[in-house]
Amino acid sequence: MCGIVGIFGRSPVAARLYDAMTILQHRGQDAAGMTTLDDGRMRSARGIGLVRDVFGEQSVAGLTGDIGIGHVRYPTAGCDRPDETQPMYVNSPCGIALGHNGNLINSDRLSAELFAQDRRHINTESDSEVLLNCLAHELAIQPGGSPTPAQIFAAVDGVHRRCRGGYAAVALIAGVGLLGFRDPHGIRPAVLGRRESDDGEEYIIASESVVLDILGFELVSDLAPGEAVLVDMDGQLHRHASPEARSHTPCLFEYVYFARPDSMIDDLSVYKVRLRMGEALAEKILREWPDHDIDVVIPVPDTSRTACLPLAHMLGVKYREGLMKNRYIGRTFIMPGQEERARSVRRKLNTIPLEFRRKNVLLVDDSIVRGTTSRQIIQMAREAGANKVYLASASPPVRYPNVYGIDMPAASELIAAGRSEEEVCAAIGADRLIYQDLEALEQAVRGKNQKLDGFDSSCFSGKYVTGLEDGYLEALEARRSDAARMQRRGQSG
Ligand SMILES: O=P(O)(O)OC[C@H]1O[C@H](OP(=O)(O)OP(=O)(O)O)[C@H](O)[C@@H]1O
Ligand SMILES: NC(=O)CC[C@H](N)C(=O)O
Ligand SMILES: [Mg+2]
Repeated sequence: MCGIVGIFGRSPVAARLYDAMTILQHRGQDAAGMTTLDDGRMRSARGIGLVRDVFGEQSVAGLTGDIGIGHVRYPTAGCDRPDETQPMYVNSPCGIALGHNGNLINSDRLSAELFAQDRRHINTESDSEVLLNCLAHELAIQPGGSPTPAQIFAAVDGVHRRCRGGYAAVALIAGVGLLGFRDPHGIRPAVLGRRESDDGEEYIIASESVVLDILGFELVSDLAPGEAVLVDMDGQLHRHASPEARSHTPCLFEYVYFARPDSMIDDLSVYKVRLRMGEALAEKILREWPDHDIDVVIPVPDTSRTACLPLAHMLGVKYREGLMKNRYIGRTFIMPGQEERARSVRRKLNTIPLEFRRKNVLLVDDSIVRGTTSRQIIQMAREAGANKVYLASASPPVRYPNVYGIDMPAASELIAAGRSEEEVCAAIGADRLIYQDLEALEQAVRGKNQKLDGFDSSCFSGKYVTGLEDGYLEALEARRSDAARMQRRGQSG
């Protein structure tokens, strides 16, 4: 899940883009990049690592201009080489830099088509390069010179017709302005914000509203499914509702894990959603296990803490922070290889033994994906002297790959794939395991919101809102499983 941001400012934007990218760091820890536009020239800096590692004072100072875009990357396609970092750039039909969050499911076919029909050369395996070239081609076929807002929007509609998958994108177009657009199902999030400065209105497009709060922008709205917004070089805002829009089905996993709790996505507070997830899980425990013997409820930091609090309260059991997190270790789930993920859990989390000793402990996590975290913390709880160790997950079993921007490409790596709940319980070594039901999760996320058509729940349900070609998942697994990646790495020396 990457993070994207674009700012149309009335003063230099690089420092603000830098701040925005650090605010979005939880969405991608592998690479970061920024492109600004100054007097018709694009200036760009990109690199591997966290925002603070990639950018120093000097590199930020070199990115001059009042308009720019930024990206933090968590790869879901291609590899983690520097040439696949974003924003990516093309110079025809005009200078375009693009930052993309999501994943295309037809990028192989499109890449071949772009080469054979449209004479565009795709240089990497990144689907984002395909998205960028598709946009460039759709712009190139618009008649006349510098494109009008209507032509830009026609080009985005063309992108929607050709690209399948999840995508929220920001693009900087030389001589035109700042463009943002969201896929026809609104799978990946994007918000628009505005701010009044002494020199006129400024605009921002970002993955999460928390960026707007911190940078002092007011939230105008989410981008609707398929919607495109353009801030032209004069600072005029243009919005376009696309005829290509489909059902509005945002990604459930954003609410479960990815997004920051202080963000709003599609009019829903992620924080409130997580509180409701905890309540729903408590209801299930009380319903199915009324005579439970839980002595203490402990969240697995960080993400599950919000859901854990109301859960403990409703069970009438003490909430204790028995696991401490090293704040300098990033999110383990989005780390690139299984070895690093497994090593990092132990480095990241440590027990406070007095909260475990001789107690029946209920550990609460937001999700169990590969089982890397749960296996280790259950073991740690036992070593800390726990009597019984139970685990509750605020989301249902993750049994299917994600293809829209979350790097879980191989069913064989998911601990719940092909396993019953009892088998997962045994595999992670818990004394009892309680999963949230999918219906309860969807209800908790939706709350009173009547506007959404549903959710992309594919990793829980195996239903993909865009549909998938036969053989897609098998090919994805063969290409992107940990084993396949290790083998490639070995071959490349
Ligand atoms: O079953 P797994 O494959 O281990 O994945 C699930 C775990 O990974 C995530 O935590 P992460 O450490 O990434 O981030 P957090 O600190 O935000 O909870 C998530 O919150 C679960 O704890
Ligand atoms: N997680 C994402 O949004 C990834 C974006 C894009 N597919 C990449 O791999 O760079
Ligand atoms: Mg976690």
